[in-house]
Amino acid sequence: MTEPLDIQPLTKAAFAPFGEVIEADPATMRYINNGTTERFHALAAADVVGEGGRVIINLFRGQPRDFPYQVGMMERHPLGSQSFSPISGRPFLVVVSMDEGGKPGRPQVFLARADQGVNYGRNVWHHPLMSLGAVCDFLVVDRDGPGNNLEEYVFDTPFLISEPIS
Ligand SMILES: NC(=O)N[C@@H](O)C(=O)O
Ligand code: NI
Repeated sequence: MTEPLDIQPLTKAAFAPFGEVIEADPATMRYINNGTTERFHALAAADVVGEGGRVIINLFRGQPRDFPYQVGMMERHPLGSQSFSPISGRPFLVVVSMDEGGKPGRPQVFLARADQGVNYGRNVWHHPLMSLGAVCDFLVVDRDGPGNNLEEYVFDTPFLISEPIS
């Protein structure tokens, strides 16, 4: 029996245990370029460890997920953080779990607006990219380099996400 998961709006406070929300937070804004540009400063930081690791910037083109969707697995990157910033003008789903003795706990599902991104902290359990409604592009900042930077966990019983938006 798959357990249904609720979906909550993505907010900085709710997401804090998992990482940062990348959004135009007025508290971070400073004017630059002679007042012609608003800089929303240091919303998140890339965290890369391990010999030879480096921060890279990628483009992910995600196929839309079909719903209802079964969350059967989670993953994490022990050597680096990973951020996703949508650039196709659509919302997306963010699915994360607290670590419980080396395994992901019950997933929490957030609906990210089209103007919100996330930075998963290093070694934070998350589900791979979940685009909604159309093929969507994301700017992704994460780690390249030697070492195993992917740990996956398959749930004994999957969790269910019903239709996220009308
Ligand atoms: N595999 C890969 O680069 N992507 C995943 O890490 C993901 O979180 O989507
Ligand atoms: Ni990942």
